[in-house]
Amino acid sequence: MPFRTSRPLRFGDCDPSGIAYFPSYLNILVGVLEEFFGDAGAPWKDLIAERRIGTPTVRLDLTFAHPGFHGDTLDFELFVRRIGRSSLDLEHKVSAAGTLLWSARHSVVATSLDTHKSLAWPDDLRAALESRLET
Ligand SMILES: CC(C)(COP(=O)(O)OP(=O)(O)OC[C@H]1O[C@@H](n2cnc3c(N)ncnc32)[C@H](O)[C@@H]1OP(=O)(O)O)[C@@H](O)C(=O)NCCC(=O)NCCSC(=O)c1ccc(O)cc1
Repeated sequence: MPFRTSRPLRFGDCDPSGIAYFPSYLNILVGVLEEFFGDAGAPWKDLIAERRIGTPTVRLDLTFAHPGFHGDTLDFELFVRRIGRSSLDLEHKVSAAGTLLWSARHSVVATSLDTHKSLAWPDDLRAALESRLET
């Protein structure tokens, strides 16, 4: 089962004609990723401030299928596709009223916020991610 959540497409996310401005999608996507980690038992506030673990993006491959418009509700589906030593491959599907607007292949890496080098997913986080892995 993918992780699912929704976000409204606000006035400030769109151009003057009301079409979604794609850089805004990325900001919204980061919030969805943060919500996913919180749901997996690893709120970013704790991960960053207490455990000194970051999850920077190393790859983001976006495909846009249909425009989004001011007032749409964006329905996000986040699929865990692969868990590496320190990497995590995700797929996002974003729809409005049942129509796919855009999708993304997304890789993030667990890093030490002290050395800025990759680190193996801690056991608790790996277990939480594995429980969400799509087979
Ligand atoms: C993440 C890195 C430190 C990893 O470098 P290294 O420590 O030398 O490790 P490696 O090169 O061995 O790679 C580690 C893993 O990442 C994987 N990797 C590295 N690059 C890639 C790409 N481009 N695609 C897919 N996978 C990758 C690699 O295959 C390794 O996988 P595992 O086998 O699962 O461990 C380095 O690539 C880096 O700094 N990249 C820049 C990241 C960046 O600036 N992103 C831009 C946005 S910042 C951001 O999103 C963010 C910052 C802070 C936060 O708290 C949250 C988010």
